[in-house]
Amino acid sequence: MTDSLIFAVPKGRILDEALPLMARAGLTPEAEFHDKSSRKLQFGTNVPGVSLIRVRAFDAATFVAHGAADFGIVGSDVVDEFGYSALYAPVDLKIGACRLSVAEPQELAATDDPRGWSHVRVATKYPQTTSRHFAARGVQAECVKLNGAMELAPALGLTSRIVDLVSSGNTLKANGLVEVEVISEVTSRLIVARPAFKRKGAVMADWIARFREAADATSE
Ligand SMILES: Nc1ncnc2c1ncn2[C@@H]1O[C@H](COP(=O)(O)OP(=O)(O)OP(=O)(O)O)[C@@H](O)[C@H]1O
Ligand SMILES: O=P(O)(O)OC[C@H]1O[C@H](OP(=O)(O)OP(=O)(O)O)[C@H](O)[C@@H]1O
Repeated sequence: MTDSLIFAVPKGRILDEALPLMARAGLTPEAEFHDKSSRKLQFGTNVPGVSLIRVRAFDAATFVAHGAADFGIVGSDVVDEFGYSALYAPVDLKIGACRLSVAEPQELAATDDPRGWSHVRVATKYPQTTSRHFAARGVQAECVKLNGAMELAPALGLTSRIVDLVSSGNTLKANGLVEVEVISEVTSRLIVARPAFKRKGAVMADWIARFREAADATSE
């Protein structure tokens, strides 16, 4: 008999890379998942008893951490920010590569030395990770929480610096900002709810193995 399982995927930019990886792991959503006009949020898959929910990246972690979904995909940025002990992130899927960095206006960076900071005020979607990072080197961080478009904050006088995800660097460049410090390298992870792992150990172990193989095959 197949256990009933719910898989949480983020609807943002990871999805394009996640879907082929999921397919290699043997999990394909029903056709309606791709229908942009559909208002459904939970979808069937090719595997009987396994359904998909499509939610925001941070919410995927929340659903899994509370056992409302059994497993899912999120960036390591999200795993680190939540720091949920209930989340188990056993597989680096090697997709969604980017980094979490501190950035500031080009003019400020010309004379600034991050090693001399004792206090910083930053706009970020990642206040926990940011505070932890700066506290570890004795810098007090005052975080202003934003949910997007952090790059606007310095030009509009909200904060002089930001902490945000960077990959090509195009967004920073287009807004006159430069990266001055990398906090962490980010890739997407398979996440599993520890309670689900305890209750549905055999079937979860099988999915973890399938995703590990799919990730290894992708990176070869
Ligand atoms: N520039 C990028 N390059 C590669 N991966 C990224 C990049 N930006 C974000 N990611 C990864 O994709 C994940 C989702 O990012 P995205 O901004 O698409 O979130 P989202 O689901 O739209 O979230 P929300 O709707 O809550 O803003 C991030 O947590 C990160 O792991
Ligand atoms: O270095 P780049 O390649 O320019 O990528 C960086 C951008 O990507 C992410 O935003 P996203 O486009 O996902 O939109 P968001 O601001 O809505 O999160 C991130 O927040 C940066 O703004």
